[in-house]
Amino acid sequence: MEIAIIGASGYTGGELMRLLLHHPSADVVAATSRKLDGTPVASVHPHLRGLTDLVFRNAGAGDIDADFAFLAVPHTAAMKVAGTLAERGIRTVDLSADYRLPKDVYEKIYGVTHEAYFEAPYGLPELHRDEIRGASFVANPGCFPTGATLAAAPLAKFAHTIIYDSKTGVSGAGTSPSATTHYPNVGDNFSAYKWTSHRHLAEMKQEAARLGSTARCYFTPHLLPVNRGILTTAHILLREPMGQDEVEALYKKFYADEFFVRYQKPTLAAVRGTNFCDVAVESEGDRVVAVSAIDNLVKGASGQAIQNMNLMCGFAEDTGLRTAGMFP
Ligand SMILES: NC(=O)C1=CN([C@@H]2O[C@H](COP(=O)(O)OP(=O)(O)OC[C@H]3O[C@@H](n4cnc5c(N)ncnc54)[C@H](OP(=O)(O)O)[C@@H]3O)[C@@H](O)[C@H]2O)C=CC1
Ligand SMILES: CC(=O)N[C@@H](CCC(=O)OP(=O)(O)O)C(=O)O
Repeated sequence: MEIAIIGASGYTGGELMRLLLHHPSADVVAATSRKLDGTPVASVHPHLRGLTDLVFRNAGAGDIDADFAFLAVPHTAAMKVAGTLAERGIRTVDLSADYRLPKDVYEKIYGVTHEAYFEAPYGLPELHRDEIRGASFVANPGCFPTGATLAAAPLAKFAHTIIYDSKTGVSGAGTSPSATTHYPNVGDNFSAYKWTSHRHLAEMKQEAARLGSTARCYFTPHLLPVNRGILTTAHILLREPMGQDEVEALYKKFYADEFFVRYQKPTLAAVRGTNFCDVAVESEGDRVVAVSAIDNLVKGASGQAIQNMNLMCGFAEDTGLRTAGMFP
């Protein structure tokens, strides 16, 4: 299957290229960038040197010949090309936020008018596999909502309140430098940001509601001095207390058939570079602490996008994604 990566010079674009090298049915034939037309991909992604001869092209959606596309561009850029790809019959996973929420919610949270709205399955396979399978366009979830939702999902419908406290690596901010991501401000430092107003809270609320939960949801992200990974501590306040054995059994049963969710003490190192989400829980009765770890660029973005592609195209869901982490 011929693949185009639109926005291939960014972190998630590079990660798509790295992971797709291991996919037996995928051949990346186009890598776009507006600024790097004619530049070898390996000059921006040096870890791919010797593994790809592709050259970036400044190509629009109308110029791309491929069976499948990944949109690895910022929100609002994706909506400008999604319709053209669909008209041309190119199945697509959108890594941006443009199709994750209902139109009115999206416009309120992102403060923009959606120019080309249509409904798309929310690409969290562990919860929405049936809608994703065979779909022609899928909205890949945000990185924080992936780790947070998988941490709370088994207990969400028993909760009256869920507080998500997440710590992320800096690559979540993309390749464009800013004062926040400048090394002296991040290295040997730790801080909270968007304490009560991060836009990913809307996705977390949406997914909790789809799980039958009426819980109030809160979210505060923090910036870690690491490149990759998100560790989420979900404080799940229950309507009725549940003991450790019951809660642990519930999680193990909920994820029993999920290859990419492992029940073990979560650490960033064990999931780095992988599509795994590690999760574990501890109960103190009316509060359960559920912790999850993902790699924001893999299960939080490009790996999950390939997991979705596999479902959309009828490949085994783990094709090209059976990568181990690096520990220590
Ligand atoms: N980083 C992460 O952990 C995660 C990112 N995402 C989402 O995935 C998408 C890509 O993220 P990431 O790779 O980190 O971003 P980067 O900023 O690293 O890369 C963005 C890419 O899009 C291109 N681009 C930028 N602006 C435009 C535009 N207006 N029109 C077309 N192309 C554009 C850039 O190349 P050029 O400017 O040369 O065209 C570049 O290739 C974003 O929507 C992001 O929110 C989702 C989950 C996690
Ligand atoms: C460290 C950092 O800045 N992380 C980003 C992650 C968001 C992201 O990538 O998400 P979308 O796909 O929804 O834009 C942030 O907090 O905004």
